[in-house]
This record gives sequence, structure tokens and C-alpha cells, in this order.
Amino acid sequence: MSFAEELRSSCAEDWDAAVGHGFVNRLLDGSLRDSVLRHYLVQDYQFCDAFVALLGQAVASAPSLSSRLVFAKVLGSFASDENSYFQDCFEELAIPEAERDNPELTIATRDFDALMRRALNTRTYPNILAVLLVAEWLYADWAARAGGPDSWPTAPKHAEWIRLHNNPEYNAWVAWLREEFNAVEPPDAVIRERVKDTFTEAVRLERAFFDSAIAAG
Ligand SMILES: Cc1ncc(CO)c(N)n1
Repeated sequence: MSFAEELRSSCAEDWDAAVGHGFVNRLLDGSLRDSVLRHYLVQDYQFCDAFVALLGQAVASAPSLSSRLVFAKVLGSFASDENSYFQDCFEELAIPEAERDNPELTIATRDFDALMRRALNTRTYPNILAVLLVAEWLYADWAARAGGPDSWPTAPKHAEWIRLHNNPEYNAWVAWLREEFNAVEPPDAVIRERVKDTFTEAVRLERAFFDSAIAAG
């Protein structure tokens, strides 16, 4: 079993709970309430801030130009596609500026932000990859449950969030992240354990992030 598969299996309970979460079920069948989506998007916009910073550190910490360019391309599409999705939803849901820019953070958002900034500050490639891999792989897994575009909900606020995490380019990026992570599996047991802890905490927080959207909405 690869390093990535080994870590995913070791936190299968939280992983499966996040992928099969009630939030995801309702997003996929189009029954997600606006109050829940609104809470989720406001918190996720704050998540994106640290995530983009982490991608920037990945550009800096990657061992080769070819790897740096992969992160640079993802940063580019994050700044266009993904940001447009947030702006469109913020308009549609009439979310005030203060909530877009400076909301009160839930514990899950604060903990996730702290985890990303800790990984960033290590400037250590396997740690940075561990957080990126969980965030992207777990999203690919829930979005894969949606099947093909014909079976997606019709509202763009739902369908577009699925499309951003269920398309051939996104799946190729996640497969690349997994291989990159496996290729830098630390030989040192102590460092390996640290990477595992980072991975495990990220999976726990993905689940908590969905829990908190449902609880608040
Ligand atoms: C909380 C969370 N995890 C992962 C992603 C996908 O990067 C996201 N947008 N938000």
C-alpha cells in the first residue's frame, strides 16, 4: 500500500464520515438550505485564504521547476474559477462585505487555518503536501459521488461547487498530488510520524468543517 493510501486508511472513520456527510448528501440532491450554504461559503472563503498561502509555500518548497509549475497553475485557476464562484454566490445570497472579509470564525475554521499555517511555516515539502492532499483528495472523493453532470442539481450555486471538484483536470491534479506525496515519503520514522499527524488532523477538521456548517445553518 502506498504512503497516501496507508494514511487515508488509518483515518478511514473520519474520511468516510466527511465524504458521506449530510452536508454532501444535501448538496448533491440540491436540497441544501441557503442558510447552510451561506455559512459554509463564508467559512470556506477564510479557509481559502490560508490554502492559497499554502499553495504559495508549495511553489517555494517544491524540489523542481516541473513541480513548482503544477502548483503555480493551480494557484492561477484558484484565483479565477474558484474565486468567481465565491463572488457569484456572495452576490446571489446577498452576503454583506463584512461577512465576506471578516466573519467570526468557527472552531473548525480556526483550527484548519492554524494547521495550514503551521504546515506552511515548516517549509517542509511532505508536511505541506499532506494538508494539500487531504483537502483536495477528500473533496474529489465526495464530488465523485455526484456522478456525471446529468445527475447534478440544477442550481449553479450547487452544481458549480461540484464541477470545481469533479472534472478531469481536478482529478489529474489530485492524482499528481498523491504521487508527489508518495515520492517524498520520509525515511525517518519521527518525521514520518509528524507527517501522519498532520494528515490525520486535516481529515478530522474536514469532517468538523461540514459538521459546523450543518450545526450553524
Ligand atoms: C474545508 C475545505 N477543504 C477542502 C477544500 C478544497 O480545497 C475546500 N474548498 N474547503
